[in-house]
Order: sequence, then C-alpha cells, then structure tokens
Amino acid sequence: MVQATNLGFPRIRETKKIVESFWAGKVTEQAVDEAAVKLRAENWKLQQAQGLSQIPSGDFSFYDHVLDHSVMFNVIPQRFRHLRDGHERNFAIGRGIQKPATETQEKVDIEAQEMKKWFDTNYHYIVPEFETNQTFHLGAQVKTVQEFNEAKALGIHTRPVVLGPLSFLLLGKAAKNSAGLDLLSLLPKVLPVYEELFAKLAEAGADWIQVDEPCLGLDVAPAVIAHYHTTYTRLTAAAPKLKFLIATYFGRIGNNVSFIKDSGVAGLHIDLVRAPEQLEHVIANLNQSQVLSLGLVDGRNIWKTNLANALKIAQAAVQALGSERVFIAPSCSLLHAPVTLRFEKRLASKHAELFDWLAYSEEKCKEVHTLAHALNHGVDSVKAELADNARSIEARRTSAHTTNSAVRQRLEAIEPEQLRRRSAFPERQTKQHAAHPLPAFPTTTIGSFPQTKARAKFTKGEIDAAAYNEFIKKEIAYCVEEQEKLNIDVLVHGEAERNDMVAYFGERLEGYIFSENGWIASYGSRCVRPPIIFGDVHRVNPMTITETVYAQSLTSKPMKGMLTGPVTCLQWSFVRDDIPRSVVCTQLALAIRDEVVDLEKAGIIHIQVDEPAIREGLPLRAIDFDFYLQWAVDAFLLSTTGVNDTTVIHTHMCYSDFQDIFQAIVRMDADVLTIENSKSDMRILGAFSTHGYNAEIGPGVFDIHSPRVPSVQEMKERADAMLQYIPRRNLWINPDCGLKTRGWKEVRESLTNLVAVAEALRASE
Ligand code: MET
Ligand SMILES: [Zn+2]
Repeated sequence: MVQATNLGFPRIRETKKIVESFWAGKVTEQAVDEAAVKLRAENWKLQQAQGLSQIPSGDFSFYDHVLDHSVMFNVIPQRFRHLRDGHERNFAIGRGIQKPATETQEKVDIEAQEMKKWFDTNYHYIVPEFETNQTFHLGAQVKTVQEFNEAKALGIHTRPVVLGPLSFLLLGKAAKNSAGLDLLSLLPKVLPVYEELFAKLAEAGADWIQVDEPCLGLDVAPAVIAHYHTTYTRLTAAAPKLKFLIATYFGRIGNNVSFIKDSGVAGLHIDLVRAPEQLEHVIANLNQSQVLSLGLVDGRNIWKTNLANALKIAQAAVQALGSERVFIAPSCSLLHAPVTLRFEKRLASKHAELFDWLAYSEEKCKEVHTLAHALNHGVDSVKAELADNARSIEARRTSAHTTNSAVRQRLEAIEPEQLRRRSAFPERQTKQHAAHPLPAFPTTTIGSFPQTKARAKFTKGEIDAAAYNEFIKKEIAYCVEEQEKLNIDVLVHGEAERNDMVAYFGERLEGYIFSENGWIASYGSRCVRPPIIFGDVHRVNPMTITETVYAQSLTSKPMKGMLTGPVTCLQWSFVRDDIPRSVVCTQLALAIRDEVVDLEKAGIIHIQVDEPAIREGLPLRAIDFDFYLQWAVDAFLLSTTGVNDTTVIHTHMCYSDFQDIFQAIVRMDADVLTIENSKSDMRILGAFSTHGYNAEIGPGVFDIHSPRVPSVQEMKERADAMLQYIPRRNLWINPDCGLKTRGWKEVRESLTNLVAVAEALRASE
C-alpha cells in the first residue's frame, strides 16, 4: 500500500494569541500548555480526516522547532541557564529578556540567541549555540516523546519528527566563548543522546520516525557525507525497531544521496516540486528495500497540485519500487503554507474563479490522500476528485485573467540599453554632485518612521477615506518637520501610508490578490500574509507620486522617493507557478521602472529602490547562483535605469550576509547603497572595494532593532572605522534599516546624535 503522509503541519496563527497573552502576563503557563494540547489534537484530527495514514507529531512549536530541539537536548547558552526551565526561559532564548529590578529581584537583561533565515524561506530559526565543552542530555520531559504519547492517547499513531544530528550541528554556531569550535566534533557527544531519544520513542511504540536532514540539500563536503554514513549506520543499528525516514527538502539531494544505500535507514523523502528531475537518480541510489517518499504537493505555495501530472510521476515510482516502497507527501513541512481555505470567505465569494485554483495545508493533505488512493485502488476510485482537479487546473491554464498580451509584448521588446544607466558611475557622480550638491557625509534614513494606529482604524472602517487622507498628510508633514529640525540632508516622507512594503505595491498593481487568512510563520509569533501574484503584473496608475510630491512640497531639501524593488516583491509574495519566477520578476521590474520614471518627472532627484530580499532568494547550491543573480540583478537594473544621469538611485539591503553576492551588488550599479552593518564587521566593507564596488555607501551606524539610543561617540567611532575602507566622498551616514518599529522619542535622540556625527566628520576635514 502506498502511504499518504505529511512532514509537518502549520501551527503558528492559532498559537499567536495565546503566546502573546502569555508575554503580556495575562495567562498562565498552564493555560499555554492546555491551549497547545487542544491545538495539537485539532491538527492531528484534521490531518486524519483528510485521510493521511502517517501523521507527524513533535512538529508543534510555540516559537521555533529548532529552539525546541536545542532545549530538548539541553543546549542552552550559559546566560539563560539560571532561568527556570519552562516557557518563560524558552521564549527568553528566542526574544531576549529584560526586567527592571524589584525589591526581591535583581535587574534581568539578556540578549536573545541569534535568529537566521531557514534556508531560502522567509521563516527564521533560532541558531543553536554550542560550546567547546558542550554537554547534551534529555530532561525528565522529552517533548517529542510526550507529543507522540499525547497523540497515542487520542488513538492516533503518529510519525515523530526529529531534527537530525548533522543538520542540528551544521545549522548551529560556536558560542562566543568557543570561537573556532568544529561543530561536527560534537557528534560523538550528541549521538548517545539521540540514541536515548530513539530508544524512548521505540519504547513508546513508534515505528516510523522522520529525521529531518535539510542540510542534505546544500553543497556539503564529502567528509560530511562520510559523517552522515557513520552516524546513520550507528543510530539505526542502535534502534532496530524503528524505521528511519530521512527527510530532505527545498531542492535536490544530488550526490549527497550516496550514503543512503547502506546506511541502515528505511527510507528517504525528496522534494519533487523544486527538483522533479532527481527521481531516477535517487531511485538508482536506493537499496532493494528502502522506501521513497515523494514530495509531490508544493509545501511552500498555495496553488492546487496538478494531480494528473503528479500521478504520472508517482506511477513511475511505484513501477520501479512497488507500492510498499512509495509514500506520497508534500514537498516539505506545511509550516510554510497557510492552514485552511475554509475561512477565506471573501476570496470564495468575490474571487470565485481564483479561489478554485488554491490549496492551503488542509487541502494539500487531501491532495496527498487522493494521489495515494488512486495508486492503491485505481484512478476510478477517486474519479470525481481527479476530474474536479483537472477542471480547476484547466480553468487556470486557460483563464483570461492570468495573461495580459500588452505586458507580454512589452517583455518581449526589452532592449539591452534598458538595463544600463546612460553613463558609468564616476561620470554620473560628478554630474550629480554638480547638479545637486550635498554636504560631505550626507545624512539620510532608510524610509519608514514610527507608525501610528490610525491606519488600522481605517482598515477597520472607523474613519472614512477623506479623513484617512488628511491623517496621512499630517503624518507626512510631521515627519518632514521633524527631519528638518534634526537637520538631516536627504529626507523621506516616512511611509505612514504603507502597511507593508510589499503589500502596499501589490495592492496597487494588477495581477495580485489578497487573502484574509493566508498567514504563514515568519519568526516567533510573527506571521506574514504574503500577497498572491496570480496573473501578469502591471502598473495601471502611479503608486507613490502623490505622497512623495506632497512631502517634497513641504521642504527645500531633497525628498527621497521610496519604492520596493522587483526581487523583494517577488520573494515576499506567493508567486504563480505557471510561468518562471524570472518572468514574473521582470514584469514587476517594468512596473517599478514606470514609477521611477514618473518620480523623476515629478521632480524627485533621489529615488530608493529597496532590495532587502535579494540575498534570501539565492539558491541553495552554488552552481545555481549565477543563473538567479543574472535575472535578479537584471530586474533591478530594468527597474532603475530609466532615469537621467543626475538622478541619484539608492538601494537598501539589510541582511549582512553579503559574501556571496558582492559581484551582483556591483552589477546593480546603484549610486548609493545603504546596508545593515550593525554587526560592525568592518572587514566586509573592505571586501566591497576589493570586489570593485566604487559607488557611494551608507553602512548603518546604528542598529534599529534595539530601543537603545546610540551615543555620538560610539557612532563616530564606527564612522571613523568605515573611513579606513571607504573614500570620504562616498560615505553616507544613516541608520541600518527603517525606523517603523521604534518610538519617536528614541528616534529623535538617536538621529540627533547621528547628525552630530556627520557634523563632527565635516569639521575634521
Ligand atoms: C526591510 S528593509 C525596509 C526598508 C523600508 N524602506 C523601510 O524603511 O522600512
Ligand atoms: Zn532594511
């Protein structure tokens, strides 16, 4: 029998409320636990109702599953160890903790553990911190075992999910006191604890267990693959009752598959959505009894699966392996997909055509079941489901609403000179400085200023459109006035009208729709609701001109226009999968290009096109980098090069992992680049120039993620250090990202100090 399985279920939206109430001190730890028990039960039952035969357990988390795993293995950094074991400590590891001193207690102020992007998703995990004399052990309560038992008590036999030892170590980092630690040197210490965990699971009655090893989708050295081999040979031998399913996702396993055959593992899960071409190669690398779990339903997007196509692939696998050796599954954990379409009332009634194309997690589980059923009992046994699916797929394929011939023609007609500024940077810089002189070390901000609640009221319908517009104008005026008082050189309008830097543009472009409940986890209790790109994207009307021109009318200083770049719009949306992402990105680029040109026409001479997500889109394998960077940078160029030499194009990026993309940044050919530099790694600035970056640059002089007000002296020291790598005429002084999460008081104080730094630098010229 082919099994219908799942790798993980979303958990976040429902947990948000209870977790945030707990943080606010409104509910007890016990209430949190009770809510969790209820939610898990609901999720398991829901998956069972969809007909899955292997349902995951242990995938639940209140904050992050990697954090939970670290805690389960007692990998708790020194600075948190004195806190009481429990939710409060776990949340403290994720978010840091600050408590004022009381009569009975000293002040508490502990920095959170580092958060990092989970592969190429927009989910963030808490990076495990390992020490040289790290010890590992399980506590009295073992989360994975507990949750397995919890499901068992409900009569549901689940497949426990555990983060595998190699990925656990490789995704971590050395603690500050353990610089230079070779993470894999901890294997001999961690494996006995994994053995203990697996023994407990076997004792509790588990048979299949899912061991996630997402690092197998990366370029890993042969030495690491050798570790995989010895590790799994050992773990499987120690737990003869368990069947290990190694789960890979987000791409192809490639030659990393080589260790599987004689490693003792019972099965392997592969992502056939991202990498359908790997099927044959993987099958050829399995032994005679190993199971292959086929990730055929996209776990990272919201479109219905083309079941006929998926069935063909599955049938080929069944033919090669036999039905006992095939599982059907989503491509990855459904953590990255919204929960259910049941609550999308507005889409269902107002956009019935599009609604019919969608599948969230609940519906994806059903698709998995339908595929398995068709394989086990013949296609006729699910005739109605398959016919329904074929009808939706065909309706989407032939819809008049996804294609716009004018957009297609415009794309065809793109000429190479539309990807180039008229002159090279040095010539542009001379012209720009002559046409619009600025003081040395110009000061600016990244775009957003502290936000007020009125926009939320407007969405709730409490104030009407006219009142709302008046309100936005006031906010802009206030923001401009404050910046003038602070004596900043290049001003911004503050982005008061923008809920979200991607959704704002999505709402103004054709080709997008918005869901009510398409929430996915971003980090901790934070969820995002990515807009949905379903059709050809194009701009109908200007999107930012009114606000920008109004803001410019209030000041004689230059007002910087503020746009979100095409790659970031792409990266932070659910993107149609019927045409290549590169094509969607090019369409977005043309829309932004029109806006850039219109801003210039309206007299705006500084225009910033933000691309914070360009690094995140980088593929997982180095061999795929060039292809991505080619189209991504081309899209940025297409959006920004329609202007005169005297117009200053800015861009902004805020993930400091620039190592892999220097050349791409150079090729983006912006006049000014503002970047996050809060980690103060000055060497990175040196690397910019080594890689040929010669344009203007503003490495943030303060970290906006913290409410702390930086002193003049500390920022001046940072700027002085920057000057060792950056010529004086190219250095801008700015914070490292937008200020919308901060309060006005601290922003005013921080920026007063920031301007003082620029003045001090000028004085020393
Ligand atoms: C995540 S980058 C944010 C850039 C945007 N212009 C802002 O200031 O909010
Ligand atoms: Zn930023």
